[in-house]
Amino acid sequence: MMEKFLQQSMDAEQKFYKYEEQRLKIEDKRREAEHARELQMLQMLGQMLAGISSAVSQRSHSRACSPPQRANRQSFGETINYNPVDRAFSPPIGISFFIQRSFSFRSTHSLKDMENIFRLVRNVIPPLTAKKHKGQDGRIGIVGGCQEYTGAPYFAAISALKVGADLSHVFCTKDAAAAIKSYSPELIVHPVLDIPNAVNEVEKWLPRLHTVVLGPGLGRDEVILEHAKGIIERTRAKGIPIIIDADGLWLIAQHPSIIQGYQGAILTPNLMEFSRLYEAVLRDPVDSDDHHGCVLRLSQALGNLTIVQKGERDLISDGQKVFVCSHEGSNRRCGGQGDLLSGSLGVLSHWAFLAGSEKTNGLNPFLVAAFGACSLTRQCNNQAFQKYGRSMTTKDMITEIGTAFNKLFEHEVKATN
Ligand SMILES: NC(=O)C1=CN([C@@H]2O[C@H](COP(=O)(O)OP(=O)(O)OC[C@H]3O[C@@H](n4cnc5c(N)ncnc54)[C@H](OP(=O)(O)O)[C@@H]3O)[C@@H](O)[C@H]2O)[C@@H](O)CC1
Ligand SMILES: Nc1ncnc2c1ncn2[C@@H]1O[C@H](COP(=O)(O)OP(=O)(O)OP(=O)(O)O)[C@@H](O)[C@H]1O
Repeated sequence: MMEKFLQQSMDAEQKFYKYEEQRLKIEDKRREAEHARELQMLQMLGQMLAGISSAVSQRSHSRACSPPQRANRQSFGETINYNPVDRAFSPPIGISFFIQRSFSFRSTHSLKDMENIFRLVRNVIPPLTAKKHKGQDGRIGIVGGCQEYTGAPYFAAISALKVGADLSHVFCTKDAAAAIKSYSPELIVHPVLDIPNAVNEVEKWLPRLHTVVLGPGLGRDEVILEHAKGIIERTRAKGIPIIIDADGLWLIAQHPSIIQGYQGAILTPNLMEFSRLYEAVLRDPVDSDDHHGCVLRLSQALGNLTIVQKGERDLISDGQKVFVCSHEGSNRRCGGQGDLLSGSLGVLSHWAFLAGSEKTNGLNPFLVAAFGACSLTRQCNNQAFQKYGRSMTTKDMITEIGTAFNKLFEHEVKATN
């Protein structure tokens, strides 16, 4: 009897230790995963910290920046006071950014700043709810696509959908339409850009669009560019945000007045497009030792519209501040990455515009949207490059949009009913 009892208690003890060992193993694994997550987070923050800085206009007076006027929308700009002595400036509400080329990883203050801008991007992302109907999270129009270039408008339009827009329209020439449709049944394609009443045809759709992205694959045909000019004018007249990229920037370099003073515009030049624009507007060559200053000056000269100068580091300015995005991408530079950026920016700028300055702590919402789109593009580039290396193409980056978006922005956005 006693022996049986002793045996039972030994068995129970062994079971207990076995169970405890398993529990500790699980706990260890959980801690390891948590630790790895923290490390990954810190690494990401470190990369981002190295990349973001802000600068403000060195003009003695500061200007208020106002968005395109739409019903129920309030002006998003606040006057930023720059103090040239301590090189810090007073932020509008609660955020403090410092003017430096990179942040020290050890500075907790900078860490907070970095977290803040990502938080602001998250703030403008609309929640997914059962109460919304198709179209409410974004109807984006891409103006571009001609015989030579069918990939660029496709990349922009599909990127807009994958970031979260509900509908993506492409306005292209007749001979580009079939190809673009064949790439994706998700796109709505209008073969109107080369018909005589192209501007009126596109204008019919403008009231249904939240943002227009003009330029990817537009080409440089005189007639098409003339139509594009008319479309920009009508979009501007309706106060609809417009992102101008690629050949659209070629057009702006010929006629800067079309866009001058329209703060609903975001221009996304690569280095070549930037110098073309800069020379056309400021009648001076770009100062290659002062990229920050050049981006500020171009934005100011065009009336404080938002400029995203793409490159090894993306410089984003509204003529008052310069944000630097050097989130880690890769060294692979295949064509079409800028199209992914402009399509994503189409959606993010709509969300930011809708959210207004209350959600961006008084910061120009377009700066927040541009920072979000640049980080996202670079994150897609990074993820796709890790998988495919040198064979990576823009299509591979587009496949990464969902996971890249989740990684950067989504963890605080919960689906609600
Ligand atoms: N699959 C498709 O359909 C795609 C179509 N696309 C569409 O093509 C159209 C024309 O766009 P684009 O950029 O090629 O035209 P453009 O301004 O004449 O540049 C030409 C010259 O500029 C230079 N250069 C370029 N980038 C530079 C940089 N970052 N930094 C410095 N220099 C740079 C370079 O000079 P090089 O290397 O020869 O010295 C190059 O020869 C446009 O509609 C676009 O949307 C693309 O979206 C791609 C995918
Ligand atoms: N040297 C670089 N290092 C890292 N990222 C870069 C570099 N150059 C550009 N990028 C990134 O690639 C994206 C597209 O920029 P790019 O200069 O290739 O535009 P683009 O020439 O207009 O593209 P497209 O081929 O679509 O016309 C941007 O998000 C930018 O951040």
